[in-house]
Amino acid sequence: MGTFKIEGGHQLHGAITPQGAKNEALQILCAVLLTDEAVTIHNIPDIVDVNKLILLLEDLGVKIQKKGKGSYTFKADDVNTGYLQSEQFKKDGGGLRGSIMLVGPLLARFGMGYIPKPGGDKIGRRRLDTHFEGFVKLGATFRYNREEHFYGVEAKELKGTYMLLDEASVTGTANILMAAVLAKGTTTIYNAACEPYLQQLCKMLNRMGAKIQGVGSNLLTIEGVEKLGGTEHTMLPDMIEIGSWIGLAAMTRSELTIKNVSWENLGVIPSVFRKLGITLEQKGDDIFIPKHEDGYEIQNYIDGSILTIADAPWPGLTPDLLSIILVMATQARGEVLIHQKMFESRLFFVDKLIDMGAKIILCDPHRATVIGHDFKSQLKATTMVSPDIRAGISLLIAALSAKGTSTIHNIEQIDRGYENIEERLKAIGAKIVRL
Ligand SMILES: CC(=O)N[C@H]1[C@@H](OP(=O)(O)OP(=O)(O)OC[C@H]2O[C@@H](n3ccc(=O)[nH]c3=O)[C@H](O)[C@@H]2O)O[C@H](CO)[C@@H](O)[C@@H]1O
Ligand SMILES: C=C(OP(=O)(O)O)C(=O)O
Repeated sequence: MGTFKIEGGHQLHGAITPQGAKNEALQILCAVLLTDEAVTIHNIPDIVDVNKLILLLEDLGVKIQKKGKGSYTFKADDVNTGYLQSEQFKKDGGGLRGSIMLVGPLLARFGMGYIPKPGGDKIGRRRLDTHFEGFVKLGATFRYNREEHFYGVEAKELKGTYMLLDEASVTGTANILMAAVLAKGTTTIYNAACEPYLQQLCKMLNRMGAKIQGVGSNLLTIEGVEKLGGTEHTMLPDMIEIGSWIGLAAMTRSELTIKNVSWENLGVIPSVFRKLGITLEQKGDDIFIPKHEDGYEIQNYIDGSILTIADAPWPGLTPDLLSIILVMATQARGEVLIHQKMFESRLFFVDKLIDMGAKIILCDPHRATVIGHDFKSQLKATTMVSPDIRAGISLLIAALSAKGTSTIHNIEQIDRGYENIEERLKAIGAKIVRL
């Protein structure tokens, strides 16, 4: 179990550049299986989950060439589908949540897709029904081995159809979409998720020869094509990292520039932070956050009632930023209700923040009320274990703002999604060591 030691209470200063988006990378990498031609991808983050997926592609026989930092060419012209039935795959295939999106492309191109129960954050129930219901609608047969937790779909031919997803699942939409692009006829996916991750995937698939309409909306129409070709693709900056660095700047009252954020793809994120009293200035494509010497004040609603920050499917606020927002609120002026609608085990990490002196009431597994200290009282350093990726980064931010030296164990959770984090934080003045 890896550990960070963090000496808190120091102001940071300078510029930080967000990595390529983790959740986009996981979709885009799976899409390379849809063609036997070369696909070159840039701005791939060097993080544990993405590297695990690249290894899985390699094990499947995909030829991979590193072109430079974050740039790789993939060629899936000799895929070894036998690997999917191997004990090795049953072990490694579930190492991350994103591997579930291997199924759609494999099904479309080779008539079969298998996957062990995928990993990812342990943040509550994370079902896969939407994915498999979609494949069955396209004509696949489905089987599930309950003992081995092994899922499988097979189809000689996929046929386009209309489907209304039971939930706007991000990975589910990507998975079904990647199957539908090679299906016969037209597929309509209603209640599709439409995060920038998915918009990027649609754009990439269209460049490969797919015919997808409705990109960016919750109604996708896909006219199946016989074959897809190669392309080149560049990942957007990671919006969750961007939100994390905003939270970091606020909590440590630091002046920070976040470089090349792709403002037009941030949706409501900037306005949510502004509601929490954070000043964000747009400078070209950078976000400039001035020092919040006088703290930051949470806005109330027009009628004076307490602000609620809740997640919602895109274009609502991504649930992946709520833990970070919660931590930030512990030092705000005012109160806020954080409502994590989606995952039922994601707020339990607040216990640690309470130990550190934060004023939080966990109302139920989905809701926490935070009463900010307005920097009149500093959080106290402590020892903690990172339960999931976003709680991990939130605890790290809390530790960087706290008085004294904190220890965070199980930092592998943070490494799943944040590239070379301690070096990047050290470069802006953080006192952090990996033990
Ligand atoms: C590898 C990957 O891409 N993981 C992301 C993906 O997981 P993943 O694709 O596993 O999660 P799903 O999108 O399937 O989420 C399940 C359900 O929660 C609903 N829902 C979603 C967002 C929301 O704010 N409120 C809500 O209730 C969705 O509509 C869906 O019904 O999407 C999640 C939701 O954005 C993110 O937390 C994960 O980081
Ligand atoms: C929940 C997340 O990731 P995953 O779906 O990969 O577990 C996340 O990135 O916050």
